Amino acid sequence: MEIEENTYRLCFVCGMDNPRGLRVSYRHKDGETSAKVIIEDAFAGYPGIVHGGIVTTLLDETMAKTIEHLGIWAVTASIEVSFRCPTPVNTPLVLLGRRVKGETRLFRTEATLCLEDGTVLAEARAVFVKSPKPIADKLG
Ligand SMILES: CCCCCCCCCC(=O)SCCNC(=O)CCNC(=O)[C@H](O)C(C)(C)COP(=O)(O)OP(=O)(O)OC[C@H]1O[C@@H](n2cnc3c(N)ncnc32)[C@H](O)[C@@H]1OP(=O)(O)O
Repeated sequence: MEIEENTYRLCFVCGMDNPRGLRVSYRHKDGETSAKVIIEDAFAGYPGIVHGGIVTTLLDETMAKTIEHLGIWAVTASIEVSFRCPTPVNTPLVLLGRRVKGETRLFRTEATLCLEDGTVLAEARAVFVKSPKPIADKLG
């Protein structure tokens, strides 16, 4: 079954009301989180290549969404990113996230950014820590 996600409408990545944001729409299916995205050249670092900070942001968000979909509000405590290939601007990309391991407070996740043909552009691993305060209360 495919389920639509929760969102914070001003989130830089997923907020549909953020005029400066990336407006990524996520889906959750069979324990995985996914999204399709095209990053325009306003987010390049080197010519034609998406800035690594933006790639990291996309991977971070994808993992956060994976955790959030479980009803757990958590923040990124640590993140490690491997940039395998330059990420092209103005090109369809695929984000995939999954929870690797979760205990009561710490959650380990992984995410990948690929081309539509499956070529891996970047991979991330992160540790999320459950928020002591209910983040959801602050969402508009
Ligand atoms: C619907 C809308 C969805 C929108 C999604 C948006 C997603 C955005 C995702 C993000 O980018 S969140 C923003 C970036 N992250 C932060 O701002 C987090 C800032 N850091 C903190 O708030 C605190 O440092 C943190 C909550 C992560 C930990 O503070 P604590 O005071 O709870 O730490 P504590 O020392 O008690 O450690 C608790 C556990 O976490 C572990 N831990 C803490 N920092 C860690 C770290 N950096 N790496 C790995 N583990 C860590 C620590 O070892 C320990 O494990 P154990 O319980 O097993 O002992």
